[in-house]
Amino acid sequence: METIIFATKNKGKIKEINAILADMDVNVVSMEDAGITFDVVEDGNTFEENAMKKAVQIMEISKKITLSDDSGLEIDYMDKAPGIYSARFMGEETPYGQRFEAIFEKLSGAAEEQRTARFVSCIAAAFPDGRRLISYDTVEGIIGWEIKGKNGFGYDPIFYIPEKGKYMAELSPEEKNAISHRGKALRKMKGMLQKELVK
Ligand SMILES: O=P(O)(O)OP(=O)(O)OP(=O)(O)OC[C@H]1O[C@@H](n2cnc3c(O)ncnc32)[C@H](O)[C@@H]1O
Ligand SMILES: [Mg+2]
Repeated sequence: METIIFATKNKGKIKEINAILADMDVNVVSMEDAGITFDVVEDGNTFEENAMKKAVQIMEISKKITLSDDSGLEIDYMDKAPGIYSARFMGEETPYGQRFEAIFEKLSGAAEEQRTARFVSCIAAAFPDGRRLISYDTVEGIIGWEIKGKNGFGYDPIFYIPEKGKYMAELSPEEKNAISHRGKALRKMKGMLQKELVK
């Protein structure tokens, strides 16, 4: 069975990715489990550039097909910040609670229709033989007015999804994967990968 490395150090992503790829006929291994600790410098200007850089650099170390995810939260009222800088917004070590308060403060004058936001996920695949794949998807929502829910990770507790009447962090893992940026982008990638793996 083909081993595929997933180039991420984010435990929240790993859980979601394992669930989404569980039905694939491949052995998905995290970077940590593959013994790779290399830090990819995320200096691209887009989610696509950063995702491809992570996949290619870890593929070069592992010599195996490598997948990666570069993702983030775009808040329209903040000119799409934090965007590609979501992990580092206000500093990588800054607790999310502090980041939420700062975002609420920045949006304090924003009415509901001005609070639109989206999570973005870009999934890249790099094969040792040079093949490259990329997929991108989003989930739309609004920045809420309170911190709600215990599930998920990152900015999930302030991301309200009107269609669900819930914050992202209130969704079960299955519900989140069904609608999320990462769920959608990764299912597209799964389809593309399955075609490549039989070549
Ligand atoms: O680079 P890797 O090792 O994969 O892990 P990371 O956490 O640094 O990942 P990114 O560079 O892609 O930054 C994505 C950030 O965007 C946020 N984010 C992405 N997906 C999210 C989700 O599903 N729910 C909440 N926040 C999310 C969260 O702050 C992440 O740390
Ligand atoms: Mg990162």
